[in-house]
Amino acid sequence: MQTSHSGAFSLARSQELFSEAQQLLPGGVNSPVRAFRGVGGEPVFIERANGAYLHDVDGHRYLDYVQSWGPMILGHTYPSVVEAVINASQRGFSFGAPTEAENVLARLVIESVPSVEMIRFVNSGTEATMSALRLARAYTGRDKIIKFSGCYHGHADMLLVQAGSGVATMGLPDSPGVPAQTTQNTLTAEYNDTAAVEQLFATYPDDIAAVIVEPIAANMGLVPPTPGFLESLRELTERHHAVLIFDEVMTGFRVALGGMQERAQITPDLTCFGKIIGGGLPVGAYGGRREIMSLVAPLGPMYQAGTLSGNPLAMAAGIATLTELRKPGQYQELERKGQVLEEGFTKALQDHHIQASFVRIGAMFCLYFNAEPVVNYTVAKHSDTARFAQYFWNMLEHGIYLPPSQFESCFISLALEDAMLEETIRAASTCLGALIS
Ligand SMILES: N[C@H](C=O)CCC(=O)O
Repeated sequence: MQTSHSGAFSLARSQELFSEAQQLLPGGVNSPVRAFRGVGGEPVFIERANGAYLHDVDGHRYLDYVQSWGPMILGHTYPSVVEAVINASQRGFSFGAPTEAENVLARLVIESVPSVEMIRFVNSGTEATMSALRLARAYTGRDKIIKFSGCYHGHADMLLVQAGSGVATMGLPDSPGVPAQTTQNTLTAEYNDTAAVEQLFATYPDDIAAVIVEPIAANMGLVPPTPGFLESLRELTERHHAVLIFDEVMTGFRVALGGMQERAQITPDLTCFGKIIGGGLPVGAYGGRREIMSLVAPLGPMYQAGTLSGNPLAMAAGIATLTELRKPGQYQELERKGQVLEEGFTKALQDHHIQASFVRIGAMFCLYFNAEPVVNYTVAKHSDTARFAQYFWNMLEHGIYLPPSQFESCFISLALEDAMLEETIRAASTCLGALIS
């Protein structure tokens, strides 16, 4: 239990609810990162949210930089999204049959992300990556895959190998319960290490079905690809007839309308989506080249299904969200907000002589308490998580809600007004200045 709360800042009701939750839910939560283990404390229970703010059950209001781990790019309860979901819910929650809304959302994604010629909606990012890998294996007739240490692609067995996010936060090597046979075809390389990937292809020239990568690694903090890294993955996969999968569950519609592939000008074969395309409702998707997607059942033999896939409420929220994001100037505005925060945090770090680095790409950022530039998981793991925890709790008391782990990314929403950004920078300066070394 963390101890840095001042007397005035009480989380008594959250603590009460967490005690009860621990009797009912493993660890008191339905996803490990919510338990605040990464900052040595107990979670804040949320009552409601609107715009840039979260409101907890003890009456505190926070500027939200978690945004439900990414989806809420417009801010919470955005009017056109709420209206779309209400309207859809009045027509029925789920039919297990096709709807026009699936065509509309599919078209919005396909028009925004040129590498996607066909798409299949599922219910989560985990389902998206799992299915994309099955498809890549079906397409190539090969079994092995390459993933990168510290990247997290959901919790499917074969991908819980040197995974980031909650696995990194809890310091787990991997997960018990995953049979060794399930991961024997999962090869790993260090992020940003082209030579390691070349070596794997040299060792298994005809066996690698796919390389799956977060084009910006956002589950070990925030690690941008070094220049040439993504290009080398494209070149190597092409040369070895393997499938290149971009996991854009976080970066899709976040760092540009066309995701990181638009920024990097790289065309993957398959892309995984989630988060923003569901506007805060459970959704995922995988899509890509028509030739590969044509293998998906019932068009082809690669089986993948889902009772709630393409759920009408999720489709409605996604359509309303993407419609807003496609309006001119939205990504420029996110970039401007990001720049304001970057300048403010950088100055605060300099003013207080703190050894930390502020990393940002578009509307994603991370403050690493690390003396070295973080380029991969090995370096990320050297970050000072105790300092991060102090900073986290101080920021919380100052009304700023950050991801409760050094190994997660912060998200900027369009709902953050200039005065709120200034408030965040003031809080950061105070909290960084108060850090005890
Ligand atoms: N980094 C994870 C997904 O994006 C955090 C969310 C979770 O695991 O619940």
